[in-house]
Amino acid sequence: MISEEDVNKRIAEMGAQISEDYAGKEIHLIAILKGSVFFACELAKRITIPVTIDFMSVSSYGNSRESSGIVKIAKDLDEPILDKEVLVVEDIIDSGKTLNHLKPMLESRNPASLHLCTLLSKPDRREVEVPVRYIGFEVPDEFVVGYGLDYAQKYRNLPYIGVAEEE
Ligand SMILES: O=P(O)(O)OC[C@H]1O[C@H](OP(=O)(O)OP(=O)(O)O)[C@H](O)[C@@H]1O
Ligand code: HPA
Repeated sequence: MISEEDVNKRIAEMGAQISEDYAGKEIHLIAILKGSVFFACELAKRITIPVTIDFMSVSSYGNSRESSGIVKIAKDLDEPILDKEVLVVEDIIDSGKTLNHLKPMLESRNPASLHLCTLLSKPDRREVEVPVRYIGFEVPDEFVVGYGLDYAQKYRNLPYIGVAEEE
């Protein structure tokens, strides 16, 4: 669906935009495991202001194609986010349930600011609205894999975004 070249080009643009928007500040990336790790690493390399990074593991999909709606926190952050400029990094926003749950929880820890950044957004699937500051690509309602996105844990390593065919 999206070539390796196009994904990398867009991530470079997002990194430049973020560096400009946060000029003179430090940014603290929170990557949501596991999917967003590939995107977060590439994005961090394209940001020219000081960057720190932490990880959190939240799962709602298990091994299926549908969100269970139950967001489970399997691993919390290592560091406090008090007074930090936080950017939560996701690989995809689908129903919006994961970030809808996560955002207020992180905001209650009083960061200086908290915004959301996602490589992909599937607007047709949205069930709850979440304000997203940076979106790489809007994609149609198909189950996508690659660049960190999995189907039953596979295909995360593809360097492009593809569509998982029905079995
Ligand atoms: O907007 P939503 O419908 O909530 O979907 C988005 C969430 O689903 C995926 O995570 P998943 O639970 O598949 O975990 P993974 O990143 O480990 O694959 C993705 O990384 C987001 O966290
Ligand atoms: O389209 C998708 N692909 C992989 N993981 C996902 N999690 C939500 N939507 C998707």
